[in-house]
Amino acid sequence: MLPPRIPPNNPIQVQKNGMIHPDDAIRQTDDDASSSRASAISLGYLEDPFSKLLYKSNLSIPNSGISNNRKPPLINIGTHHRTIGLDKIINEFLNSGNKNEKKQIVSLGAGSDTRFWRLMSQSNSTKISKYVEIDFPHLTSPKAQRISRFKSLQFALSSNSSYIEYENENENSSNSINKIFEISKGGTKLNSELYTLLPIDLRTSSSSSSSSTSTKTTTIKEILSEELLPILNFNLPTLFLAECLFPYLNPKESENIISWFGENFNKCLGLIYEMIGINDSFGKVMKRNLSSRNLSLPGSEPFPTPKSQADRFLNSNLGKGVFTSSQVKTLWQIREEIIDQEELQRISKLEILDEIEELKLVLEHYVIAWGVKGECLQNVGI
Ligand SMILES: C[S@@+](CC[C@H](N)C(=O)[O-])C[C@H]1O[C@@H](n2cnc3c(N)ncnc32)[C@H](O)[C@@H]1O
Repeated sequence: MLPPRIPPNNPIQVQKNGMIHPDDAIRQTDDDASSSRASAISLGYLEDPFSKLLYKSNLSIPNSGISNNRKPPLINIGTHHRTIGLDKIINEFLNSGNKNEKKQIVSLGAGSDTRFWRLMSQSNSTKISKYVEIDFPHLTSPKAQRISRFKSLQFALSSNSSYIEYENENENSSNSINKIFEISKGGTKLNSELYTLLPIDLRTSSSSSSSSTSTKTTTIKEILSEELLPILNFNLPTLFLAECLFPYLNPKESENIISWFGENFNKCLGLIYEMIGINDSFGKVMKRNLSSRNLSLPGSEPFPTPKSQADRFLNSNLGKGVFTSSQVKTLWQIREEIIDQEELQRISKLEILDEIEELKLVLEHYVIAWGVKGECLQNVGI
């Protein structure tokens, strides 16, 4: 029997009237992130056995062995530095505090990200009591299908399983493994002991009340409380990751999300990765390229500098003491201060890079910013 067909990631939704959905351009950004990761992996910058299971490029030509995934060196190096920088902070979070203390992670706008599976194949995986991923249902649906199809992804869902790479991934999952997770909401939600995949639009949304024709506005804080509080423990250190998400939300929406996490968890680490400098000459080119794809970045305008990104955790609108300290590093600083010389030497041999000045310019336009509440991060090695 043929395995169930898995649609390409993030298929374009053509509506009944023939129009393309206005959110499609945003949803397609997952393809940018995942194809960059696939390129960096295929060239040896990163190791990640899970990427090929969770991401199937729309650009590959089926059965031809041809993949259009190779990105320019600047993008591959940026993807490497961003991954190493975020991994470093996330591992410090997992290793901080009491040895036996469990930790929770919520990845917002996770798309086809593989980080959960990479973390669960490492030694500190036992520290994770829950990992939640959130995205539009159009993205969670193919991800849930892939998880239910590939046994090499299911090891991470339960504390009783461990990682085995299966040779024949095309076989349907065995019944015994299937019992460790359940799929609901028309195939868009997946729930298991250690991992939950949730279909949520992270913007403020409205819904019609059942009793009348009036429309009730549901705030993003209400949605997060309803969906996350039943599955998370507010006493456990909790990290939220917004990797290339907030630029697509309006600033008030991202502020509400940051404040919700700070208000609800006693120990919280907020971690943001995104572009800065949207109005300088580099940023303007980027903005023009994106607008030709119908994409705008309403959430980037108010945060054009590294400091403005760090300060969003200390913004007085969040309320007093929601986050107590914050830091930020550009990807150039991550390269200079955090990544081992040996590793830089290794990747320098993978491709020829013409211009270090150009690399510096690009890397200075991306930052990792983090805000801390309570004791949940000891030392980022900086
Ligand atoms: C550039 S991708 C990044 C994916 C992933 N974080 C990574 O770095 O590999 C942005 C992701 O945010 C998601 N996203 C954007 N706006 C969203 C919203 N309002 N609600 C939920 N997800 C959203 C997109 O669907 C997409 O998967």
